[in-house]
Amino acid sequence: MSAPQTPQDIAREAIKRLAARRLPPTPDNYQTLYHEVAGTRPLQPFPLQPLRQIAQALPERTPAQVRFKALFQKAIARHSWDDLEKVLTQHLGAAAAAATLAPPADNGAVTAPRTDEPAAEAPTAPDRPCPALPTDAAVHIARIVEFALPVLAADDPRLHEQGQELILYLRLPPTDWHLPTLQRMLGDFAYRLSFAADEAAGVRIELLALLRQVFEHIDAISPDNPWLRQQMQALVRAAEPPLSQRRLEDLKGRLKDVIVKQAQAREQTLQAQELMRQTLATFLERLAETTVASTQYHAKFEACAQRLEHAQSLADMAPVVQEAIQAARAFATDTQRISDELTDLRDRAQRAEAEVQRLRRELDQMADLVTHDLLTGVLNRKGLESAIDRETRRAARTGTRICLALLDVDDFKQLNDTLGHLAGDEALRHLADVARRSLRPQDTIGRYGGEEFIIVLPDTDAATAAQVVQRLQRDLSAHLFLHGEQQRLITFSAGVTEMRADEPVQAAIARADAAMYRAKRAGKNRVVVG
Ligand SMILES: Nc1nc2c(ncn2[C@@H]2O[C@H](COP(=O)(O)OP(=O)(O)OP(=O)(O)O)[C@@H](O)[C@H]2O)c(=O)[nH]1
Repeated sequence: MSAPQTPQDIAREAIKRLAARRLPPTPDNYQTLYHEVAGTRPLQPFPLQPLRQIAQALPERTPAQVRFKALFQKAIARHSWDDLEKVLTQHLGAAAAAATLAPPADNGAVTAPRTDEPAAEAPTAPDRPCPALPTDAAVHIARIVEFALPVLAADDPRLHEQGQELILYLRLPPTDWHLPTLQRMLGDFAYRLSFAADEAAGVRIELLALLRQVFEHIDAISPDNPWLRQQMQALVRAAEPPLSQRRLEDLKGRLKDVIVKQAQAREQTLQAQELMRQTLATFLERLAETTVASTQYHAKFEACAQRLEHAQSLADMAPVVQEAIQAARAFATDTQRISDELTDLRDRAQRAEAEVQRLRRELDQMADLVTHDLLTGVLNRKGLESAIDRETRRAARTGTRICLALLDVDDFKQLNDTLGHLAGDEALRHLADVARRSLRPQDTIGRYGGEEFIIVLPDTDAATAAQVVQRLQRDLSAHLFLHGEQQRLITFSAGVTEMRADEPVQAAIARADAAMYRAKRAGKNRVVVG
């Protein structure tokens, strides 16, 4: 028989041999026979159980030991010999380095590695000056620890305490330093700090995820409110990591918009509903009354007419006529009453309508609080004003430059005329979307009006600002605006200017505007620094 070639042949032959040798059909027996048939070497199974037992037995008395044990367990869980090798060599390397740094014991023998020992078991040899750490480095380390504490140790008193001790130690005169002690303190602090940093990063990610979930849910439950849906989708996008203070400020502004608009929509709906309910109810009531009354009077007049038909004399007719006149009077009075009530109802409806109008005007004023443009989702003029104000104050505080770029879409009128106003709106949205993706996280874009946008570029000189805007132009060329089947290149001309200290914002905008016009005159689709 020829040697089995395919994996199926090998498997079949392995099973035959299992049966022939009357071996129990366990995975191990099958695997051994498979390799025997194939002529391959059986892979050594990863000794999970014994390694887990070793991991269990590892000590956890010191932070370094805890960390080593965790990494060891992680490598086992991954079935990775490479990771195990790395963990062991790193750990043993660190221990050896600590052993060489540790001062000799009284009997002159080299002490055992100390990095794994708890603080209380630190070397007991007399302190000696620490020659290895330059004073400058110590100053910087102390400052780093000082900056890290409020951020990462706010919820961890032990970390805070360790940090303070470390700062105090680092600020001692260098002659008082003892390298192993300092190393131990730094190691302990770094170890605990790593947990605090992991925790803080985890909290941020979880919070953002939570926020996104809230936005997604609001989005899902407002299918009949396109504006709110649009805002919620923008919020979901804005809540994507990475998080920065600017992103949070943007989120806050957008949320405020949503809250204002929501209140607006709710109030107006409630008012309109109430008015409609009242009017409809009273109208139906009155309609029923008129119908009943006219039916009653109709029967009465019918009866009078019949009696008149059968009357033999004038004397017989007189009371019937009298009765008919009374009925007619009563009908007229009833009709008048109903008519008065309907007039009253109309007056009330007019008053309610006026109230709704007043409310709408009031809410329109409230809408001035809105900071984002409804069409494009970027900041509106008001939002831009506060963003520029915030960034100029930040620039003054940090002594950095700040640039403004004013963008005006080229030949927009022609685009509107050829594709229609709605397509023009879509084109503006497209530009805002591309800009959001193209700009740096610290840059802010807002719609200044019509087809004009302003970009605020903090901590940027004019040349760099021009490069940022030119990159946006390239990105727009790479992402053509799609209208149905048609692709259109949207271009803009831009003026860039650096804000001068203490100048009014309008002066900088006017300069950017003048530069933008120079760009238009020079042939459009270009950036001019002014
Ligand atoms: N679709 C749409 N059009 C707008 C909006 N705001 C302003 N426009 C139009 O934008 C056009 C701007 O036209 P112009 O100021 O003549 O400028 P242009 O055609 O872009 O020409 P250049 O600036 O010289 O390149 C006007 O027709 C406005 O009606 C908007 O929100 N949506």
